[in-house]
Amino acid sequence: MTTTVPAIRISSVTKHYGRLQALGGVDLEIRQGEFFGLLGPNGAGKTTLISALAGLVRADTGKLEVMGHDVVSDYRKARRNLGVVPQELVFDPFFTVRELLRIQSGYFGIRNNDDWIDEILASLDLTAKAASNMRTLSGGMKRRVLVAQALVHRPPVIVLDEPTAGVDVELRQGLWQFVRKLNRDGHTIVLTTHYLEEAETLCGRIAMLKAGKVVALDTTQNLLNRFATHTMRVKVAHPEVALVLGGHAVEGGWIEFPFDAFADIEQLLARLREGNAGVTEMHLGEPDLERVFIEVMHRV
Ligand SMILES: Nc1ncnc2c1ncn2[C@@H]1O[C@H](COP(=O)(O)OP(=O)(O)OP(=O)(O)O)[C@@H](O)[C@H]1O
Repeated sequence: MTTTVPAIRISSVTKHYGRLQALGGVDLEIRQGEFFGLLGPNGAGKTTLISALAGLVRADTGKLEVMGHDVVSDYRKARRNLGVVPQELVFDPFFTVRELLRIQSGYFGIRNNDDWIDEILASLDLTAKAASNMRTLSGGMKRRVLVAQALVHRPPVIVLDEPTAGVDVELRQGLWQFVRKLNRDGHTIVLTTHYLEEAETLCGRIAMLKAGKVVALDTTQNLLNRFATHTMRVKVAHPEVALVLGGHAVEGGWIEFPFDAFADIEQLLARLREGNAGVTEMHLGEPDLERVFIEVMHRV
């Protein structure tokens, strides 16, 4: 059996800003080729963890590795293997898009990178803007340039910190198509986002952070199965009957019943019939990641 190094290995990482504990002992291993989601409420420590991986902040204790390279003692190789799309749009406004990408290539000692730069620009629908000054681009275009910048050195591991914040729907779809293709081509993708629907469709595995600690870590499917309950919603002629049976009123005149197993629905419907509730409409709801997230954050 061959063992491959994990794309990312994070062991017992802590980080304080003054007295504030931003990371409280994080352990995480992300395999090569994964599409991994790092979720958490504002201030949970996601950006701090990404910054530590990129060598932008130094962890107090613990160890971080990218493709087997320690981010402190083997910084150059670790950084070379990592492409980070940061959350904040910070650019030198005087450069054109192409100049910026050439300069970024230079940071990694790569010359004559224009073929690859052209390919990235085309994939991100930025070809027409190659000669435009950064300051003339819209917010969404700037965000695409950030993605391009993270890819100039062809890193096997790509971390995107809320890449779709402030991006319109069409562009978001385009961006995800591109990131999915990168993943299919073998790149490891780590994504933080507050759009849980996106995380649910894209990520195979998810870690949830709360106050600097990993509070849930599993495949997306297992999280959906384990934490979230299904729901049955009914509209009835006699709501009082449904309410007595444990339903609760939700928007639109629906009464909602949570249930764990589908066998429970039969019983529930039988009891509604016995009580002459008069069901006029019914709707079954699948568990979604937003419910899981809320449940996890409240439980721990
Ligand atoms: N440079 C800094 N100096 C002081 N405190 C900081 C600094 N950077 C982050 N923090 C604090 O560390 C904690 C974790 O912040 P971090 O930005 O990592 O969270 P996050 O999960 O990325 O949040 P968001 O979803 O809002 O981006 C927060 O309480 C934040 O205020």
